[in-house]
Amino acid sequence: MATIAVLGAGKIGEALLSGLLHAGRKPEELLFTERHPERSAELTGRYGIAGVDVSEAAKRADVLIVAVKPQDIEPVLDELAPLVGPGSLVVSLCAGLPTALYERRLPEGTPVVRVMPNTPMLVNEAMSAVSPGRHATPEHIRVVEELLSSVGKVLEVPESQQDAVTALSGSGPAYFFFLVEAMIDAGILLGLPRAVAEQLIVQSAVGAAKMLAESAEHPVILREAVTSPAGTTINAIRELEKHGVRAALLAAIEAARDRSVELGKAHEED
Ligand SMILES: NC(=O)C1=CN([C@@H]2O[C@H](COP(=O)(O)OP(=O)(O)OC[C@H]3O[C@@H](n4cnc5c(N)ncnc54)[C@H](O)[C@@H]3O)[C@@H](O)[C@H]2O)C=CC1
Ligand SMILES: O=C(O)[C@@H]1CCC=N1
Repeated sequence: MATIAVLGAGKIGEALLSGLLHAGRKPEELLFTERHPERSAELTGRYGIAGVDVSEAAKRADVLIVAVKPQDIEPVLDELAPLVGPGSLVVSLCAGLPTALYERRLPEGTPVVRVMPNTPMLVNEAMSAVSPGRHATPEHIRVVEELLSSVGKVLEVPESQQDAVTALSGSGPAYFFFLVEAMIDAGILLGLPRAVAEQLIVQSAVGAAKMLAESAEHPVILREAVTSPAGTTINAIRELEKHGVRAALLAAIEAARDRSVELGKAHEED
């Protein structure tokens, strides 16, 4: 089985490593690089995966997955440039960074695949979107899709859609956590104990997510089924509409898309 190295084992890097272990990969098939030694020791202790330097990662791994913050990409590209080439496979998980940036900075012909995953990788429920760069072949995409499908669902999209994907599914879990947090607060407002409010809302979220994923029904139909004439739900919906929650979500997701575009532009002059 292919050896995978994650370059930058922070939140998403760890989610990927942990998801791959859950999916049955062995610690020996995985590597990571990490600039903070304490973080490196913590991960090796927790998962039994070796922390290495970039040159060892490039030597031993078939797939190099870049998972540093977009703002930290420059030194990683400098380190990778002498170590990779047309026989390598570089995968970027970085929000906003186009494959063209990697292609400009790495040796001619280096295959690059851009991916936007999300943290539910930790529980094998990731949504990942993949886009090939100029030198990535269908076989490279197959390898990346196989890797990611072991930790969730995978979709191929044109790279021009990746900023929108980042705003939707990359950041998406945060929006749901935010809503759940607010709904738990509402339970507190109504006088429920916090633990009770948490259980009620988290299980409602799990149930609603399962219905969305498993029933063929549109979300509007599912919502209508909860909304009885002159009942309780319609009173709540009226307040949500009055407070512009739908418009707020449209504006929020558009702002996230714009930030993804901006993160990519920061490296245009390289
Ligand atoms: N957190 C999330 O939900 C998602 C994050 N992403 C992308 O994943 C990337 C990482 O995000 P997070 O994990 O949230 O950030 P993070 O800050 O938690 O992780 C980045 C890790 O990279 C390490 N690092 C930085 N420079 C390094 C270098 N030169 N060599 C080795 N290690 C280095 C840092 O010490 C840190 O542990 C970002 O580009 C982000 O856009 C993509 C999808 C979802
Ligand atoms: O907030 C961020 O920039 C990253 C990318 C998508 C989710 N988290």
